[in-house]
Order: sequence, then C-alpha cells, then structure tokens
Amino acid sequence: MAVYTDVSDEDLEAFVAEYDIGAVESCKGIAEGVENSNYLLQTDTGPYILTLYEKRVNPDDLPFFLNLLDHLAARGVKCPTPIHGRDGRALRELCGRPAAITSFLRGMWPKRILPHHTAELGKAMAELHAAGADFPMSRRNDLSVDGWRPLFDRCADAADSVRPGLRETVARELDVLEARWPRDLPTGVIHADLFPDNVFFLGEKCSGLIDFYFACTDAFAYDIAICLNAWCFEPDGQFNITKARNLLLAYSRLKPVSKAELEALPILCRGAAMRFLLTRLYDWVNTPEGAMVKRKDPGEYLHKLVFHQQVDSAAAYGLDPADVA
Ligand SMILES: Nc1ncnc2c1ncn2[C@@H]1O[C@H](COP(=O)(O)OP(=O)(O)O)[C@@H](O)[C@H]1O
Ligand SMILES: N[C@@H](CCOP(=O)(O)O)C(=O)O
Repeated sequence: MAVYTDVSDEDLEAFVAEYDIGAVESCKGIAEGVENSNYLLQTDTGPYILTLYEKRVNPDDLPFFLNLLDHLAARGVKCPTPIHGRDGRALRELCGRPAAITSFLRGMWPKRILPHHTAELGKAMAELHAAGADFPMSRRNDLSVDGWRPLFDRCADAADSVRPGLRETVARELDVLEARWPRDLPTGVIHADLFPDNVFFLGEKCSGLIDFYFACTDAFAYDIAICLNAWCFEPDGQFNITKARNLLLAYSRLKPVSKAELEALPILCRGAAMRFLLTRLYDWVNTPEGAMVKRKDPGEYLHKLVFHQQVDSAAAYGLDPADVA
C-alpha cells in the first residue's frame, strides 16, 4: 500500500483550486507503488494522478523530475505530464509534503511478459533516450557504482542472515565492478527503473512510461542493462534470449548501439543486478515486520548477478558485438 499521507477533503479542495482542472469528484489512494503517496484524482474534466513525495525523494531533485516530464511530453514521449497551476507552478505543497498533479496515462502494466512486450520496451526506451538529448538539466546517479559500497556498508552485517555467504559474494563483486566499471560510454537522461510495473500497455502497444523518480544522467547502455534484468528472466530464473534480442534489436533500430556499448553490456548487467540487489537487501533488513510496504526479494537479483558473471559477450543477450559496426 503506498499511501503514506492522508489528505483531508478541505486540504484537497484548496489544493485543486490552484489549478484549472475543474472540481474534485473523487480522490482514491492507489495501492501500488512503494516510494510516494499516489492518488487517482477525478475531477469534472477527467482523471489525474496526485502525488505527494515522501521521505525517500530528495525535494531538491523534484525540479529535475518535473521539468524532465515536461520536456519529454513536449517531444511526444508518452509519460505523465505535470499539470501547472494558474501561477505556472507544477510543484507545490500539500499536507506538509511536496506535491504535484500529473496527467493520467491509460493502460496496464504486463503481469506476464511476452516477447512482443520487450520489443515495445526497446522502442519506447530508445525514444526516451533520444528525446532527452537536449534536456538542459542533469542529475547524478547516486545509485551507480560509487554509491554501492556505502550502501552495502549500511546493511552488510545482516547480509548473511538473508543468505549465507552473501556478504562475501557482494564484497568480492564490488571489487570487480569498481575495477572494471566503464566510464566513457555515451550518456544522457535515463529512466533507471524501467521495470514492467512502470511500463503501460494498451493491447500489444506500449501506451506510456511512468515513475521517473530515479531518472538521472548516466550511460544509455546502463538503462538497457537494467531492462535486460527486469524483463528477460522467466519466473523460474531462466534467461530468455528471445526477449533480450527483441529488446536490443528494437532499441538499436531507433538508436544505434555502438560496439563499445554492446561489449560493456555484461559488466553493466552485473552492475544493474548489484544495484537492485543492494537496495532490496537494504530494504529487507530495514523494513519492520508488518510495514505497509511489501519487501522485494534480494535473492532474485543475486541469481541474476550470478547469471551475468558467467557471460563473456553480449552475444548471450542475442546481439553479437561482432555484427555491429
Ligand atoms: N500517470 C499515471 N497514470 C496512471 N496511473 C499512474 C500514473 N502514475 C502512477 N500511476 C499508478 O500509481 C501506481 C504507483 O505509481 P509509481 O509511480 O510506480 O509509485 P512509486 O513511485 O511510489 O513506486 C502505478 O502502478 C499506477 O497504478
Ligand atoms: N523497481 C525496484 C523498486 C522500485 O519500486 P517502484 O515501485 O518505484 O518501481 C525493484 O524492483 O527493486
């Protein structure tokens, strides 16, 4: 359940009165999501999403996120568009929290991933990367290689209680990642959390991307690596090379992937697995029993990490670097 802050009818009406979006008809908390409080706000002009930004979002980052959504929407990316109040502001405060209203995206995220989904994903991600090219702001990725060891230090003591031997495995892998992390790949705006629950579909077509609250400036190929992990493993843990190939081909048709990017994919996939292993491990040991939020399994990402440790070429993901100019 992701509604951390309750909003009274009076506060809501005063808040919505700052916008030209009509009168409130209903406002219901949305159970999905983990980071922020989200409400489905219905007014007499249609549905909207009301988000109250909670503790884990740094308020200083909000102008980056909201300006990015404005920028992407203006370039035709299907994403939530911030609604600006009559004073021009998209970001204001509600119940003591930073808050914004965005447009409502139609569609549903796919519960069972099929090969056509990853092709649509590749296309949508390439469009996103291209549309971000002239976005003037930048945001450092705090959850990239330099952030992993400090994060691990805050939960390492509990690692072996989650999985025997995990502390040693992570420590050794961090040594490898820190030594081999590629730092000269093409960079730009990436989503950085493009999991299936953040990609909506209407029928077989992608209808939009949501949840840009990890978006940052980083290697485009790192975004691809995050998606290979999140979309191309079957529930039984098998890697599905067809889904991976569909993703890479659809992406590279719109935004060519260089040989250097492809060659870096195995180490980027290891890093992407480490990133989600660590945030899940941190949450696993720091989320109290009975908390509203369902903890995600760090073991799933340990399995993905071990898979990529055996990979020596992007050919294992369906696209051979030798085939790329
Ligand atoms: N713009 C949107 N249009 C339609 N539904 C949305 C939109 N934004 C969020 N939602 C709904 O709210 C849920 C949680 O949103 P999300 O941004 O993933 O939350 P969190 O950042 O807390 O993880 C989504 O799964 C979706 O159901
Ligand atoms: N995708 C991350 C968790 C972040 O959750 P989201 O609801 O903000 O997408 C994971 O699976 O660990």
